[in-house]
Amino acid sequence: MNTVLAELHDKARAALDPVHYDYYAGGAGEEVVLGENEAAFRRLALLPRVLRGAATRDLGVDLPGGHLGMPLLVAPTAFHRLAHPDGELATARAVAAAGTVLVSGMAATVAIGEVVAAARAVDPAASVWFQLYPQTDDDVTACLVRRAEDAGCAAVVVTADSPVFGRHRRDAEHGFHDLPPGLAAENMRDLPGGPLGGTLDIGMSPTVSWRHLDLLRELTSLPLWLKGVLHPEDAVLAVDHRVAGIVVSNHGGRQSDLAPAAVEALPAVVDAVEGRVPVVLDGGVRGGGDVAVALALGAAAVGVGRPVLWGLAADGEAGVARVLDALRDEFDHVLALCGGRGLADLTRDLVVTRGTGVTGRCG
Ligand SMILES: Cc1cc2nc3c(=O)[nH]c(=O)nc-3n(C[C@H](O)[C@H](O)[C@H](O)COP(=O)(O)O)c2cc1C
Ligand SMILES: CC(C)CC(=O)C(=O)O
Repeated sequence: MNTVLAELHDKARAALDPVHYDYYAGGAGEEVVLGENEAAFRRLALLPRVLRGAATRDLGVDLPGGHLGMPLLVAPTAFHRLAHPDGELATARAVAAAGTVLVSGMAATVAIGEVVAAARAVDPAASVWFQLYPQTDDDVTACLVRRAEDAGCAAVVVTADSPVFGRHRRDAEHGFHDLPPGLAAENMRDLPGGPLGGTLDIGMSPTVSWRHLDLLRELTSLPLWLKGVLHPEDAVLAVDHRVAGIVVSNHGGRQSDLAPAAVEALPAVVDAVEGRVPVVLDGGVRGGGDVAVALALGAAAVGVGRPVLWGLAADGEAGVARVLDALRDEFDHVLALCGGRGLADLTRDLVVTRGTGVTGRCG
């Protein structure tokens, strides 16, 4: 792990209520996938190219929904006010200052309108995306989409990997089911039909299907990203259903504990979509080298979840800023060491599976 991220993780662990630390850190089942997301990156290496110097490297990438100053965005994570009193406001400010995108969760502890306003106060051109769990009741889905649009979000990220909530042993052992008094999922207030389900499995629907994606396509003209895709055939279906982008993700190991590591699922999805839409990877990214490997395997960018929570818990807005700065700096350094003059120089032939010498594959 990047040393700044490791320092902030330790600081966050010391600062957080252990119950909330375990909610953030934990995974589903025996936490096999949680460990594999990071371990799979350690099994991959990058062959450097030589004598391809460049004084500086352009790290920017354009995606449907915004320009990223580096190929890294902040993945949606719930309940930032468990980490810091400023919650998503602090995250939004740091992410906007870093020139990248925050995907703000439906289960945020600050309403989406305030999150977007906080980002725009730092940078009027800042893009914030809204993450959505499609709902059983279409009126509720429509209401949430309208809230995202009214707030000024630039894209909607539809999470598809959570028909039911993963079983988290750490939360069960602590008896953690609800937010502490004074905190709430602010986007979920006053929805048609009244409050939805429990706090931790907020509004997940076991009936979600491709129909819901078609409905979303009709409800909004914002770019739609589909998050939680691992099977290449689902990636093709997603393109057929007119998504603007795909997020290869196993939800940070919090849903099926039988899923492969996210980076191991990435190449087949990239191949299946054949460049028709961009593919973002999240899960286990803990350093600039991981960003480089994911891009070499065909990701347009990566998403980062827990490290941002550690930065927030350790030091609020400044902590999130340090996480993003450290990842950008390390990624740029790795790119230079690999002979990369820009993102396009990260190609699949550079990727080697450690111990095999086989290039262009992973896993
Ligand atoms: C505490 C926590 C809460 C999360 N909440 C959400 C959520 O509300 N919606 C969602 O789509 N993904 C959620 N995720 C998954 C992240 O978007 C992302 O897929 C994952 O954190 C990436 O893995 P990483 O933490 O190893 O970077 C959550 C992850 C964590 C750790
Ligand atoms: C509120 C939860 C549904 C957030 C989530 O997706 C998670 O904790 O993994």
